[in-house]
Amino acid sequence: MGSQNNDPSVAGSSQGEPPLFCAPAQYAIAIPPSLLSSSNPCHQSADEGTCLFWVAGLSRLLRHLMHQVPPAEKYEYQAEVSRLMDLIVNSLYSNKDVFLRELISNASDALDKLRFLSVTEPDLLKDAFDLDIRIQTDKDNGIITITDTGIGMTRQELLDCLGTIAQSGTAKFLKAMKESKDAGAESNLIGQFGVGFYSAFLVSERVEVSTKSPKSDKQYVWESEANSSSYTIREETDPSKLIPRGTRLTLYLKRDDKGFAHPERIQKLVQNYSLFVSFPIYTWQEKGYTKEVEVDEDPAEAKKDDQDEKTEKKKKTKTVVEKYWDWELTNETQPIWLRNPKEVSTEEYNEFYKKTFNEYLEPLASSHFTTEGEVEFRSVLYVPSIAPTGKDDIINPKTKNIRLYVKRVFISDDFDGELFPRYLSFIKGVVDSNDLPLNVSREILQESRIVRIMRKRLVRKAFDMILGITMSENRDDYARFWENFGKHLKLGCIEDRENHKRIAPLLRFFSSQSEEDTISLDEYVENMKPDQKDIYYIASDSVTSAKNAPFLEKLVEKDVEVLFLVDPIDEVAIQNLKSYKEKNFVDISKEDLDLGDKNEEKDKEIKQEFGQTCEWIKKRLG
Ligand SMILES: Nc1ncnc2c1ncn2[C@@H]1O[C@H](COP(=O)(O)OP(=O)(O)OP(=O)(O)O)[C@@H](O)[C@H]1O
Repeated sequence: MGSQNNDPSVAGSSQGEPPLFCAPAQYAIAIPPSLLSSSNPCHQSADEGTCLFWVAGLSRLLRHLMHQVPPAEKYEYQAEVSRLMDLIVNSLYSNKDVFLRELISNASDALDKLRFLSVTEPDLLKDAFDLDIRIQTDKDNGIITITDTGIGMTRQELLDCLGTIAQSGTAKFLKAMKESKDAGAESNLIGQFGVGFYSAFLVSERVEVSTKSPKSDKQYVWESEANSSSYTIREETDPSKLIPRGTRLTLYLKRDDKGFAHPERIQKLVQNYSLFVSFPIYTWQEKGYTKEVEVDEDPAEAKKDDQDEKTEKKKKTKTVVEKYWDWELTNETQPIWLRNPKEVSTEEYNEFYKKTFNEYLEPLASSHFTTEGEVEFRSVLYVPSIAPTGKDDIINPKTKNIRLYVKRVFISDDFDGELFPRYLSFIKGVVDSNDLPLNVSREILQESRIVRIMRKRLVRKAFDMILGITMSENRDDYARFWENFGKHLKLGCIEDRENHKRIAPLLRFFSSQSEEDTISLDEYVENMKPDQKDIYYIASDSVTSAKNAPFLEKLVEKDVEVLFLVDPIDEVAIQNLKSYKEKNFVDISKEDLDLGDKNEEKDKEIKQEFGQTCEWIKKRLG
């Protein structure tokens, strides 16, 4: 920042005092040296405060006169941004609350980015050590300010981020809105994508973003109005508004939305939508404490008291409440995975899931565990209740479903491929390790023995969690799981030989004796005939065509159950499993199928031969 003083405590104007060095250094020369010299009469005689106020005012005037305040530059929004803003404002008006969640989430991302970069560049923290989010409200004027000490934005980043739509959640939202024909789908879409920064215009007529990146010497202000096709960017030159690092958003609320600027309302919204944000969120709240004050007594009353009691006179007091304003911590700063599982309710796990992964449906199951010993880590895993839409998801391991933390520092959500096999990529969760280095990279993860152990344990826990769903009181839960993620498990049969024993009991198939509901392999084995050695199956493209397969008749006659493999991946999966509980899988369409009939015929032949031999002996013996 050169010689410019950025410390707001020095600027001091928030208390209504004129700042001591209110002009940035480049303007200081505009003040005649005589005014600042010790011979200046102000310094010698006048009250110092008045003098400084005068100097500050003069410097501002001079700046103005000399046209040194950098002008605001005007830019047009990219066409998609204007469209998106229209869409947001017009379709989400009944769900305006989300604006705060979105802006807090951006602030939290900015803090995450800074914390991550500071691992290798600790100097980034030097301007402000506290990583937090502060929300202040001015209910009389309908203004909300949200300040974070995150990574901030340079001038170029302001242009790139708040005027164009990059490949962000916002872009995905726009696409989904376009595709959505369902009139009520918008509120669900918000849950899925988040609508980001532009949701500020749901409640604001004007938005100001003042931001300072550690990469830049200067602080910049982005400003725009609702329904405008343009925005401006200028340099922040008001010393009272300088921040050491990060971003301050000022929302000038629309007339009908000024109610959002009530401190209690903001507090409720934070607790409702952003309780589990991993940085402290402070809100500016009115507080009170009680104190005893002396009261002036009524003289008549005092005289009476004097007569009644000859004892020593005590002064009367009353209790009053003294009001003051202060920051109040409003969210839960202890990450859920560090808490004792016995003390976390299912509702809290579900809330954490919805907030962290932008989901609107509750998960089907969750698992919270800590592993100790050789490798230490904590994790909360979830099975979502629906599969992501999109055809490629089954083969796409890059789902950003696993958030990796090292010693509570968020590292990345890009490493799910390293922590889970791709067929389990639908599992969501957080993993926090104490044993990995903070600057962990993909290469380190791929070669790390610790990660290999973590991966094994995570997979095991994921299977335990899925097994838990099969035991759920609600039978529909597993049916729902199977419908959404059955394919993934079948892929596991092909790709993960080591876990066949865990996958196989979770598989489900239709059969010749269960055409409506799927059965498990355990149910099949229980239903096997006493002399049946193998598990029979037939592959077909539907239950109907499997039922009519020519080979089936013989087995149906004998009341032997046959699995119907009706999904193209089924047969390959079964062939990879080879057997279940020491019973081989046998395809009934194969020519050499031995149903045990061959033995029966042989038995008959032997009996016949034996009978004939007996006859012959009888005859010979007479
Ligand atoms: N408080 C902030 N500090 C630093 N950068 C920010 C802040 N708020 C927004 N940004 C920048 O502006 C970009 C656009 O924000 P926006 O909320 O529209 O999309 P997003 O955060 O990328 O996606 P989404 O909010 O849907 O996850 C962000 O990616 C980020 O680079």
